[in-house]
Amino acid sequence: MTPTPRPTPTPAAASGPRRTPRAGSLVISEVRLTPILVADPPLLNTQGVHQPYTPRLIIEVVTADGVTGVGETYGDTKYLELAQPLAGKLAGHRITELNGLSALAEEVAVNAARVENSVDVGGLRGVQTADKLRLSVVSGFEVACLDAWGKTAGLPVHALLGGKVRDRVEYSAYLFYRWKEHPRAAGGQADDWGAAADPAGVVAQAERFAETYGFTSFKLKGGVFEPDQEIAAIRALAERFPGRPLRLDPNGAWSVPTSLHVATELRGVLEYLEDPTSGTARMAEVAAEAGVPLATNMCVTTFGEIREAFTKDAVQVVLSDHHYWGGLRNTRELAAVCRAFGVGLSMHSNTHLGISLAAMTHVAATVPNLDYACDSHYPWQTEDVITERLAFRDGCLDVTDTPGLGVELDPAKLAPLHQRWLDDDGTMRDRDDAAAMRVADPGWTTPRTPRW
Ligand SMILES: O=C([O-])C(=O)C[C@H](O)[C@@H](O)C(=O)[O-]
Ligand SMILES: [Mg+2]
Repeated sequence: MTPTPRPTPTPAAASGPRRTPRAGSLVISEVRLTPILVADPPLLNTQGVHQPYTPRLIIEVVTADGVTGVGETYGDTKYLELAQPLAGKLAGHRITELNGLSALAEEVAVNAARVENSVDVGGLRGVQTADKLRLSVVSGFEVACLDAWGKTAGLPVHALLGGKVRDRVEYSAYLFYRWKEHPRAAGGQADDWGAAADPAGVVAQAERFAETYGFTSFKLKGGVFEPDQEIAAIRALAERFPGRPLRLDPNGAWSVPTSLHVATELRGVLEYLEDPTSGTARMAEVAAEAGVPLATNMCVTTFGEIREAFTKDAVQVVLSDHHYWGGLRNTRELAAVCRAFGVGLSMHSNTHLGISLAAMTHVAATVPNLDYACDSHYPWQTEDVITERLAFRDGCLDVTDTPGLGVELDPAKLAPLHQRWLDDDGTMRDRDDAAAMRVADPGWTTPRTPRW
């Protein structure tokens, strides 16, 4: 992997013109950005395998009154390059001026080479654009401001979004084919999950998820093995967990005929088939014949992509993700558009920590038409930066009424993860699942699409 230019490595104080804060004010006096590397198991997807450590960015906004709000977003270099100048513009900004965050982000130039003709993580996050990069960065700042605002006002974040419509948010088990451990040359930390490379391994993983967390719906990350092997894994899950909602997501790895083959085989078994093929046109072709609802977090990831996808009836469910969509309030706007078009809403997840999980839960609690259990990678993330990990009960998280997000940053947990980022030679600072795969298989190249 080519080493990338390093951003300022230490937590950065906001700089730039300051307005004079007044007592009891909601004015931001300082912003701290802390890039970290978080342990990630060897989870497989169609691009390759997760790196032993994955980058995240922790954002703290501090008001003139000394109230600190926390947010979290992607931590790859291109996100840091945008977050740093944006942080510099925030001194004197009020934490309630959430709409103004996007305008400030637009003042920050995006390095075109980072986004032109590019897809993110080999396409797992859809097509990359400067706007999308900005939205992902803004999302972390928006959450931090909402947390600080909630703490100042004595209100939970869901109240600032209009109030919760449910007390618990349901999550699904996110099953992955995986290796027992990362190759020795890659480093990383072993866990006790063991390998999962066939239907029996997938079922065993699902059983542990069900027993430990109480999840009752299951999603398998596909696009790893021949489609028929993945069909067999879903059938094995259906047999072990009769009547439970099941999803399969190959991240766009299949052609239209292969997608239709899988849909036909799993009709009546799957709750939805997620991104079987890539691009709205191909999704529309599959949707017309599949007889299974199609979901996406790849071809509808921005407001600009909605019109074509919805008018072509290419997707029946959108997986929202407040990082992609620019924050919690934009997630609610997406929900309103989906409601208007009769399109279902679910929630996508990536390698996030407890701050983002709390944010997801607050917004999910406010959306009346969140029709499906949300995805979460959280059980795979054994490290966190908050004082107390969030705990799933019966597959759900309780919606807290504690002011702000209801989580507390633990500096003692943050510091070693930041030190790991500082010590890294650049190998892990940008997530690259194909590069991680090449450690085990030097001949591996990013698979062409469609792969099957
Ligand atoms: O639902 C999805 O498409 C994802 O969660 C994308 C992720 O990047 C997932 O594939 C992963 O982390 O391997
Ligand atoms: Mg997906």
